[in-house]
Amino acid sequence: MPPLNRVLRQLGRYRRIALGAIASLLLLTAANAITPQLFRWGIDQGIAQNDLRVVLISGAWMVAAAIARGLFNFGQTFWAETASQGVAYDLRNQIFSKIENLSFSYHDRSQTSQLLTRVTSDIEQVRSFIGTSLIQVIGAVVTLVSIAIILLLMNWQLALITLAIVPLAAWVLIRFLQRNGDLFRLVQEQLGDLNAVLQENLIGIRVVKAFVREETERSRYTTLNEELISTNMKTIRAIRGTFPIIFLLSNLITVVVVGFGGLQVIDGSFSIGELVAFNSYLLFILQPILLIGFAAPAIAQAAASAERVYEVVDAEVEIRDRLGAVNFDHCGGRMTFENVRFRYPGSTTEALKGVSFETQPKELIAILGMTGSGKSTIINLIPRFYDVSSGAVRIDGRDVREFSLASLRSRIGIVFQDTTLFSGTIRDNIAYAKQNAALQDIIAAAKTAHIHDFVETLPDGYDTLIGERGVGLSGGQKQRIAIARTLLTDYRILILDDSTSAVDAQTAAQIQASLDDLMQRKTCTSFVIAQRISTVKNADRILLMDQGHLVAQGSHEQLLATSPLYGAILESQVKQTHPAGERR
Ligand SMILES: Nc1ncnc2c1ncn2[C@@H]1O[C@H](COP(=O)(O)OP(=O)(O)OP(=O)(O)O)[C@@H](O)[C@H]1O
Repeated sequence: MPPLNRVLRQLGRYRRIALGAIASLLLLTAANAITPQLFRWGIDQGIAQNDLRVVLISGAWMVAAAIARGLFNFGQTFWAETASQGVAYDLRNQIFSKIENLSFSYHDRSQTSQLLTRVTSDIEQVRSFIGTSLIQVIGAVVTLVSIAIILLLMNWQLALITLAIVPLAAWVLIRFLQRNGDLFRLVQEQLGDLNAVLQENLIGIRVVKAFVREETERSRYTTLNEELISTNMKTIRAIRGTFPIIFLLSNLITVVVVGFGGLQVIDGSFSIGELVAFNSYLLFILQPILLIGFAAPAIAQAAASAERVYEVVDAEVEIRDRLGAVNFDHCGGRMTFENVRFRYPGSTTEALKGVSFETQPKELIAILGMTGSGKSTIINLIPRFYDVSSGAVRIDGRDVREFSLASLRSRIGIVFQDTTLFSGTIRDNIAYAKQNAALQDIIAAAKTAHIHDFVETLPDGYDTLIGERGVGLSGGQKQRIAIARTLLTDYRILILDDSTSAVDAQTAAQIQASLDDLMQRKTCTSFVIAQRISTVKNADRILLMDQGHLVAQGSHEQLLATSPLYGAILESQVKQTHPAGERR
């Protein structure tokens, strides 16, 4: 379905408001159409007949018509704007909830700034189409048709000459739209690219300054800005190049009406009042054509924008609940990877090349391997951030794809490599997944994550506000808040992806000790991407990854004895600290 038709269907929810706008519009058109007739009556029956009473009455009616026009104009624009706000509100919500549901693979492929532009600028284009252009065009068409009928009834010969302008102007406009549709789409895309640089710079301003790249970044932005302005200028040239043609046509028509109509008045077949009225109607023929002309580029722009908005709304959610998905409410702790192969969308090589292993209940599994060997990928497949390309991931014999996503993910506690905190208080952040958590539970989680003592030193304690990305906290403090946030959930499987990398060795060991205790009590299986020797030694089993293959598995001692690669990785990658808090 063409995107603008779809926008019109969405308008269906605001049917009554839209009908109010259309009713006002029809009344406005009637008030407009009646005014020249009042002129004609005032001139022919009043002025020409020296009848002051008719002049005064026609004058009074003209005032009434003017007031009515003001009122109906207000109703038309007010209701059209109200409906347009409603549609924009719905679209924003639709696109936002879609963005929340889209799989990781979609977000891997799409640029954040393009998504932002779609939610903001593109939706605004669609809104202004409904609020302004659409009602203008409907009004213009209704006016054109009704005035054309009146003109034909008044003087068909003169009317036919006048109306010849309509197909000519329509042809000019259609040609304009056909030529420039792509240009409007390009403007929105370039705006997205420009926003991408802005966004990267806002997020990475520290890196820019540290590497003294301000000048380079400025010129990168300026180049894109220049490209945008040059495309914008092309659209302006296209618009401005079209209107003079329509103006010229309209002026020629006025000359013809005055000339031909004047002759008929001299003949006596047309009265002066009728010529004045006819001439006044000309304005109502030319004005709609110009309005359609003005609205045409905005409509082309809105069509391009609506297409971009619906592209996101219609994007396929690759990872979703299967029909008859079951709840994941019990975990026995037997996690099986069955000849798992996985390739990231768009990537040419497999990140996992036939990985098979099975965990025992309550096992703590450490995953070790060189950078890029596939450690995080293994972990991504358990909560179904991605689905396997072939093979299967099973929990207690059941394929993870059979569980409902919400139940699966809410039973898996993950602490990610990169810490993202949200704006709000420390308490809000720890209770992110469990908003009604009691303060004592929040404090208990914070104590396990070894952040409680620090929070206590802050003047506002747990009510301390932190910036959108936790600015004001150190990397290690952020990481510990993220650990507390995960610990507060109802997880049964715990996954720690390099989660204490920014914490000093001693605190990391203390956190690890508390976590070990929790893992014993609360989880059925735990996975840790190993960065420290203490983690590796604590693990019940170590999975050794190399270039997407699981090359060895066993305990620290077993692997030391059998795998030269294991020794080499320990040597080169793992932090060889033995702090006091280490348990085993
Ligand atoms: N979103 C993605 N899209 C495409 N390829 C990816 C993506 N994420 C990872 N890869 C690729 O998959 C391979 C495995 O990556 P993975 O993140 O699992 O490695 P890792 O062992 O966790 O590395 P590190 O220790 O550096 O975190 C790498 O070659 C990487 O380039």
